[in-house]
Amino acid sequence: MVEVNQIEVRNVSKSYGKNKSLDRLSLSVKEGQIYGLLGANGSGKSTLLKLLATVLEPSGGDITIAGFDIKKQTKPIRELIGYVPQELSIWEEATVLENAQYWSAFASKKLTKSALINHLEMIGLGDRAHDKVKTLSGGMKRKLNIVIALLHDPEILLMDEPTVGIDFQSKFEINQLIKQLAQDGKTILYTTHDVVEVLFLCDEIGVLKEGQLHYSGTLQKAREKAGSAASTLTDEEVLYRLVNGELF
Ligand SMILES: Nc1ncnc2c1ncn2[C@@H]1O[C@H](COP(=O)(O)OP(=O)(O)OP(=O)(O)O)[C@@H](O)[C@H]1O
Repeated sequence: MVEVNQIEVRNVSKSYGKNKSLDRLSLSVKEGQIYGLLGANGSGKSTLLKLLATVLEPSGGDITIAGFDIKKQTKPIRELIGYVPQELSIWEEATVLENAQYWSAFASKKLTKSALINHLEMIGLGDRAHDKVKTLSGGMKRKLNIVIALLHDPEILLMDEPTVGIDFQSKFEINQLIKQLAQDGKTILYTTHDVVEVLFLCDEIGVLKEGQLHYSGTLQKAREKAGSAASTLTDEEVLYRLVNGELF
């Protein structure tokens, strides 16, 4: 089977004024893959996701998503991607269902009320559909943020710390959902600081360091590259050292 790159980033830079957040970064994510983007605070993860989500424009370099050029073909790209931003993009004073209805209005394919309820049920929010968002827990709000990105059935999911600050049970449910979405053929690029989550979910990882790609590949390949330095380390330790730039 020919492996297709759904996300292709080539030599991409992004500056905010004089501050260079991404510096000639290249990486690719294959179709159906869960790719974990890791790195210290400020290393450029959210900036890269915003570029891919067409929220920001690169200062230089090229990006294609499913073969579409991010500079010239924004419309088809927006239909193909679902973006879960780090900041919650929901309206506290409206109900859960009203939020879903509001966001689904932007999709090219309209969803009925019962289809929206089905989506809410899939993520465990069915019984809260008529409650105001401000009455939900932090974890439930995160789930709503995720389900909103899924309403138009995107092929590619860009998730910026989707499980940050939520309880163990909700995190587990969201991770199961991410795994299921990948099994259904979706390509997922997401950021996290959670080592356990990375080991459970990711096919490949990319480590950013000061806006550059320090490593991209499987954990096994990182082990091989580190050689004897990694031979007695657990997977958690390999990952920890890799992200800290202490493995190689
Ligand atoms: N709107 C902005 N204006 C100016 N600088 C910015 C802006 N957004 C991000 N930056 C800077 O760009 C760099 C990368 O930030 P980014 O948010 O992409 O990092 P991150 O890896 O996602 O961090 P975190 O793990 O804390 O979410 C940082 O130095 C940050 O201060």
